[in-house]
Amino acid sequence: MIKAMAGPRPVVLSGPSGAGKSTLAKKLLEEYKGIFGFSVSHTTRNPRSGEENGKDYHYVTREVMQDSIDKGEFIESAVFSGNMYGTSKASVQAVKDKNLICILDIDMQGVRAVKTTDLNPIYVYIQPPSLTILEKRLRDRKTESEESLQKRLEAAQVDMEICKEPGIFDIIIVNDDLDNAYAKLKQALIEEIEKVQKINSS
Ligand SMILES: Nc1nc2c(ncn2[C@@H]2O[C@H](COP(=O)(O)OP(=O)(O)O)[C@@H](O)[C@H]2O)c(=O)[nH]1
Ligand SMILES: Nc1ncnc2c1ncn2[C@@H]1O[C@H](COP(=O)(O)OP(=O)(O)O)[C@@H](O)[C@H]1O
Repeated sequence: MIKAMAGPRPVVLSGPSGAGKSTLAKKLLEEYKGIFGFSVSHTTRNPRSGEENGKDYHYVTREVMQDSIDKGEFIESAVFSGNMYGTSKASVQAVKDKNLICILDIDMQGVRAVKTTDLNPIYVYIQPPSLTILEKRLRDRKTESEESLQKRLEAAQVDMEICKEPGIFDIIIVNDDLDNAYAKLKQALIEEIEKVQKINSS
């Protein structure tokens, strides 16, 4: 019996808001064009300046999002800091169709939900050096209101405890120096990267 060839394993990036997940994901997508693809989530939060609909997120209303969830169009969805977020089946499929390594930037609820699926990703936790540094980075990013910032810091404290549970994450990367953290991330994904590079060159 001929088995369909399994595509590359996806990569889940999780960790507190402000830990550096999007920064690291962007570096991978930039350095490895044609190797990685981003799973564009849906969200009900407002776009930040510089964010693009369909690229960073699909920005939708609660009604539209709930309707899609009810129709079974999502792999997982969660409420984070008062907004809905979710990974649609179509978003992951679009990346898989191109034989790219799918990057999912999702919160801890998403991680738990993905664990019940057959996605079989590599689970990476991005850890800030400390809560104090996380707060500074979030403030310097200038994207959050004080209320939103406080909610994110509260969620961060919970996350940073949960991530210690054995078996949830394959690797925990402390994002102190960015270049260092990025090197560790690449190292963790090298097998999958080389798999795709081989397929592409054959
Ligand atoms: N479960 C789940 N979480 C998501 C999804 N998309 C984004 N998130 C998470 O939602 C949280 C907030 O994301 P965002 O509003 O972009 O803020 P940021 O992480 O501070 O840039 C982060 O922890 C993301 O990882 C998704 O599709 N599903
Ligand atoms: N290693 C680092 N050192 C200093 N600042 C960083 C580092 N990594 C990320 N940042 C900055 O911290 C902020 C949060 O990073 P971001 O990638 O938006 O986090 P996340 O996607 O996890 O919420 C951004 O302004 C980013 O430029």
